[in-house]
Amino acid sequence: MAPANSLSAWSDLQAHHESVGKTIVLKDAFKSDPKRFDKFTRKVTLPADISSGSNGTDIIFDFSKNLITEETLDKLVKLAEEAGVEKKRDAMFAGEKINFTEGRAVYHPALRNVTNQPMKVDGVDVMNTKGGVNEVLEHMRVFSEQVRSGEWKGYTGKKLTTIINIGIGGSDLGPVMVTEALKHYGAKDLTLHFVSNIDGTHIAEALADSDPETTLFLIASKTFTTAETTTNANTAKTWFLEKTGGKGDIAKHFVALSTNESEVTKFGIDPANMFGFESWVGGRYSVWSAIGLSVVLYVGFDNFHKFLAGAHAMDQHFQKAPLKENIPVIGGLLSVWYSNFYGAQTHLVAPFDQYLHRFPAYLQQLSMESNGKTITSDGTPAKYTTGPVVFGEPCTNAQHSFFQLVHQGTKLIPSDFILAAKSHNPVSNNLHQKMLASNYLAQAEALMVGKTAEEVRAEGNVPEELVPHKVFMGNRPTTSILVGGLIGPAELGALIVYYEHLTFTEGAVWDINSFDQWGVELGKVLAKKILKEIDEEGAGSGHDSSTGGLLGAFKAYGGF
Ligand SMILES: O=P(O)(O)OC[C@H]1O[C@H](O)[C@H](O)[C@@H](O)[C@@H]1O
Repeated sequence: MAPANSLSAWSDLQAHHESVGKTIVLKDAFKSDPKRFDKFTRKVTLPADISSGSNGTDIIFDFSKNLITEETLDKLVKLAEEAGVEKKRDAMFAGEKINFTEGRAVYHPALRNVTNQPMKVDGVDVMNTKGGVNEVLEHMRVFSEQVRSGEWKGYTGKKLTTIINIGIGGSDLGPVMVTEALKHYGAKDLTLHFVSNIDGTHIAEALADSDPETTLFLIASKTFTTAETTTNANTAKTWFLEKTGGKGDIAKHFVALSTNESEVTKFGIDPANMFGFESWVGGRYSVWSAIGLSVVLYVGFDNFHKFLAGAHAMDQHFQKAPLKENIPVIGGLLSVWYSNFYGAQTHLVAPFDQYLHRFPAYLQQLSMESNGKTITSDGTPAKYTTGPVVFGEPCTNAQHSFFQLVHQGTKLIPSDFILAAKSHNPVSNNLHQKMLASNYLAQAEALMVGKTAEEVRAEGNVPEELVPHKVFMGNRPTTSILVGGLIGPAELGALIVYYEHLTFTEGAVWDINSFDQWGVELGKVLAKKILKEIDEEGAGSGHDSSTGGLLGAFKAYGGF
């Protein structure tokens, strides 16, 4: 594919940005077009049998508070066409090796293919082959039901009531985020810990809270070679064997979620207690795979299945909807519009939902590990900016911390606000929910309409020298996502997949490989070398004076 800036739609958008984009005033656009909301709002509906609402759940994506006209959207769609977004999407769903730097298919949609469409990689039916998607799912169902019912017992015959998932990156962020998001559905008699950091505090605190007789360890690692995970897993194993005086049965207390059977076996886990998946599942897309076992244990298999089904519904929308109606495509194109034509460097995602408090952290890996790339498909550097810095926190908290900059700072920060119409906790007769919703609506409105100097003065009693400080420029774009009911497993699945395919669309336009992550390697290699040097005499070799100086100081102060 060609670099994005060589496409004719790109130059067309540049001209369009000069003539229209730069001058669009959103509040005026709403005044002059009463149908603007309808024109730029898109909806998916999750069917009743999977959704949390008895009549199905609508999820509304209101793109109308973005700096676009109908012409802009047409031109962005043209860009997607010229960049081959549909072709690339179809290649992904056909199991082609679109992860071209690793020679792999990108096939995580198969993991949530609950309608059993034929899906093949290298001619192999990945759904029904031995060890394939359906077989692993069935293993997850049986195992989770045994653990949840107490039929699966620890080495002294007790029910397992503590689950410690040891994993990092995609083997941690998805399970953490989803179990938090679906806490309402979680088994109340289960305690979950997620240990990811190599900082010994993380595993030590989890173990301090746990009883070896009732603890189940899930060692979650696609490669089973990640230093943090293998080190934490070994520490857990040593703790378990010490605490049980060597009587503890690893087979009853340790399972592996991985693609690497030989490393799993070397660690001492019986392959019968391994839940596998394939190399075509990228780490950041793996919560749908065996890596999601902690989710299944916590919320139960039926809920996990709904989670997959909600994701599948969004996959189908992405596959079938024409580009102009295609919700993740529009989201991705807007990101391109702001990044490449307005110079925006960031993207804020603020869920107005406490259960979604880890959603922005999850999206950081999804987006930034996928599209934090410079090199395009022909091996040359992109001459345009690529993946934005994604950040966020739940609201209303974020409003009381960094929203100052979003409202009055010098940077353009395209923002997504997410709200569910219904709360799982309608306490105080829904007072909290109404206040939450009023903030969700008010923030997007305030960012758009702003406040002029005249309006500040009209409030009265404002000293003239304070007027400029109280002005809000407004015209700051937001996308409002409204879940027309509760956020249950299916709704959550659909929301995640919206962002997955938004990220896909961005990468497809930018002509980069969204599916490798070479950028995490260099630091890993250097850390290995330095780890050795900590145990050797001196302050290492071949380092710059800063690294060498700090290494020496660390050894001296730390007594190493
Ligand atoms: O699941 P693992 O093989 O242990 O990998 C865990 C994580 O570490 C790596 O460094 C990658 O950057 C991530 O994409 C991956 O999710």
